[in-house]
Amino acid sequence: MMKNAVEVDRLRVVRGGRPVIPELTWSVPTGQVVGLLGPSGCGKTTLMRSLVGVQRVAGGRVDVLGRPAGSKTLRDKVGYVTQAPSVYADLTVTENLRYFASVVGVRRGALAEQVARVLELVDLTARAHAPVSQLSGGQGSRVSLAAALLGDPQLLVLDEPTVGLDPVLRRDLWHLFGELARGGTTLIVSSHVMDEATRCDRLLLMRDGRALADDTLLGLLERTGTDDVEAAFLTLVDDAAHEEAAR
Ligand SMILES: Nc1ncnc2c1ncn2[C@@H]1O[C@H](COP(=O)(O)OP(=O)(O)OP(=O)(O)O)[C@@H](O)[C@H]1O
Repeated sequence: MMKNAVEVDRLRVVRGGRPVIPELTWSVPTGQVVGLLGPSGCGKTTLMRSLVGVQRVAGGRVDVLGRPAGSKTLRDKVGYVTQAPSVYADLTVTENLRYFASVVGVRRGALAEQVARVLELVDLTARAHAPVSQLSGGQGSRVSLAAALLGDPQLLVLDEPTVGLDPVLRRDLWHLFGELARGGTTLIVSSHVMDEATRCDRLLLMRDGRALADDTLLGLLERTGTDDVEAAFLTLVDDAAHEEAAR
């Protein structure tokens, strides 16, 4: 098994004429749930877009599963769920999933079984035949997640997948992410809810396109002498400001 599912080396991204990721080096171990945390606008989505190969980059290298990000051979190995719904509102849940299954190359004979499997995973079996337009926001985003799970991807990149979900569903989804990781899938999950950090094996704390920390939760708390991620984040922001002032 590959040691790192993702290797980012001196990535630079410029958006709207501004360096939103000035220079980021980061790696993600295979089979872990890695949380991408940081305030709104810090560059989480931009980094995720770079991993799946849809972001124009100004410099550096991004390798995913041993291939340059965006390579054709990665298409059915990487699942990406954006913040905006990525399924068709006028089709039913099952119609959407059958369509996306064919896009990622699921065999015709395996379609029904694959669709049933992912519906079960995201707890939407009861709504299998409802048009997506009749679902709640949270249910709609779970259809997008189900679509990303088709074909057994090795890497899942999930942009704020738990936004707008009730606590029970949030807990169940984090449980699912843990299960998938134990099965060897690597998950990169962004959130601006700091308490979701406790669910992750590792964390990348970002601010202004830079890594404030890349560590386990325990390592982070020990290093900052704090007992929750929010306090750790604030300590790191203050430390960075002091360093900047001392320069
Ligand atoms: N299409 C765009 N054109 C120009 N600048 C952009 C564009 N999209 C995002 N940006 C800028 O890039 C920076 C990073 O945005 P990004 O969406 O990656 O942040 P984020 O951490 O994912 O935020 P959020 O948590 O709100 O989704 C922000 O300063 C944003 O203003």
